[in-house]
Amino acid sequence: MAAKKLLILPGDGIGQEVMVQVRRIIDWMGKKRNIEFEITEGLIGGSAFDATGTPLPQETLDAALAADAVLLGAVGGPKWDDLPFDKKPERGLLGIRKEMGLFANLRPATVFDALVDASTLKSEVVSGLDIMIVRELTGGLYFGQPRGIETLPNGERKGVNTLTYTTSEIQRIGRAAFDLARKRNKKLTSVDKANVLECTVLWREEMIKLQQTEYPDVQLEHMYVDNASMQLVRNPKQFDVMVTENMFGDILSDCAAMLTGSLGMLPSASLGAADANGNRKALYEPVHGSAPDIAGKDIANPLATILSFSMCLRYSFNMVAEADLIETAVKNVLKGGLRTADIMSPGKAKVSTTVMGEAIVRELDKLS
Ligand SMILES: NC(=O)c1ccc[n+]([C@@H]2O[C@H](COP(=O)([O-])OP(=O)(O)OC[C@H]3O[C@@H](n4cnc5c(N)ncnc54)[C@H](O)[C@@H]3O)[C@@H](O)[C@H]2O)c1
Ligand SMILES: CC(C)[C@H](C(=O)O)[C@@H](O)C(=O)O
Ligand SMILES: [Mg+2]
Repeated sequence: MAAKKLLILPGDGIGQEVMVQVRRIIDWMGKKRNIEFEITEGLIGGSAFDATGTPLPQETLDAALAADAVLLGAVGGPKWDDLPFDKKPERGLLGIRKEMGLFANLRPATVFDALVDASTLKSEVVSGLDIMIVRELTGGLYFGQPRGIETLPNGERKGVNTLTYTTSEIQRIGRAAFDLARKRNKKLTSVDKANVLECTVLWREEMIKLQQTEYPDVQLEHMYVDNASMQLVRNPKQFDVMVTENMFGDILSDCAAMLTGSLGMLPSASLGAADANGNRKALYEPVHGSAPDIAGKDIANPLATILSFSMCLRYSFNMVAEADLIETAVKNVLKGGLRTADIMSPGKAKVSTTVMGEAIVRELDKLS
C-alpha cells in the first residue's frame, strides 16, 4: 500500500508543542509497526504570516489539497492581534476549511473513566458521557454576506455579519449528522434559534424533511441554543448526536469540552463531501486554540491533538487497529495517574507536555 500523505501544520503557540508529541507517535509507528507516512510540514496562521506575509500561503493550500489528510495544531496569539483582519492567523484556518470544502466538523466529547474527577461537574452527571457535536463549518454567521464595518452618513460606524444557509448547505450537514446518529444510538438533537432567527427556521424545516423522507428510523428533536447550552451542563447524557450552525457549534463544543475535564482533551475531524471512491478531504485538529497564556512552558495537554491524530488514522487512513491502540494508550496512561496541569486532581502526578507524550509512547510499547 502506498504511504499515506499527511500534511502537518503545527501553527502557533501550543500548536507547535503538542505536535512534537504527535511526531513521537508517528516515529514509533514507523519503527515498531513499520507504518511509514509521507509527511510534509507546512505553515499556517501567525507563523505563516511572519514567514510569508499571509496566514494561508498558496504552498500550504496546494499541499493540503494534495494530501490524504491534514493534521493541524492551532493558530493565533496576541503577537498578531493588531494585524488587518484579512491577515489575522484565524483567517488562515477559516480559509483552509473553506478551500478544502470541510463543511462537517465532528467534535466528540467523551469522558475517560480516569478523568471523571477532573470534570467540574458531579461524577454521576459526566461518567460514561459520549456525545458527538456535528458543527457546520463553512457557512452560517462566519461566512455570510454582507459582512464588514462601514461608516454611515451620520458618521456612526456599523458592524455587519450575516447568518445565511441555503437548503443544500443544511441538507448536507443534516445528512452527515443523521448518518452518524444512525450508526450510534439513532437519536439526533438539532440545535437552532428558530424562535428568533428565520435562517434557523429554514434549518429546522430542512431537518424535519430529512428525517421524514430519509431517516425515519432516527429520532429527531429540536432545541434552542440557549437551552442546549444549559442542558449540556445540567444533564449532558440526554444527548447523543447534536447538529448545529457554525458559531453555535463553536460555543457548544468548548462548553462540552469542560464536561470531559479540559479543553485540552477534545479532538475533532473536519470533513468534506465523499468523492466517487468514498474518499473525503479531511483536516484533524484539537478543539482548543494556541493558548498564549501557557505557550512555551511545556505544560499544555497534548492529548486532544494525539486523539485528533487517532481520528485521522481511523477515518482517513482506515488504520483502525492503530487508532484503537493510541486510544487505549491514552486511557491507560490516565488510569496510571499521569496528568497535565489542566486535568490535575489531588493524588495524581503532574507532568509536562513532553513527559505526557513520552508516557503515551511507552504505553504503546507495552501494548504491542
Ligand atoms: N483551532 C484553532 O486554531 C483555535 C481555536 C480556538 C482559539 N484559537 C485562537 O487561539 C488564541 C487564544 O484563544 P483563547 O485563549 O480564546 O482559546 P484557547 O483555546 O487557546 O485557550 C482557552 C483556555 O484553555 C486553555 N487551554 C487550551 N488548550 C489547552 C491545552 N491543550 N492544555 C491545557 N490548557 C489548554 C488555555 O490555557 C486557556 O486558558 C486566539 O488567537 C484564538 O483565535 C485558535
Ligand atoms: C480560531 C477560530 C477561527 C476557530 C473557530 O471559531 O472556528 C476556533 O475557535 C475553533 O473552534 O476551531
Ligand atoms: Mg472554538
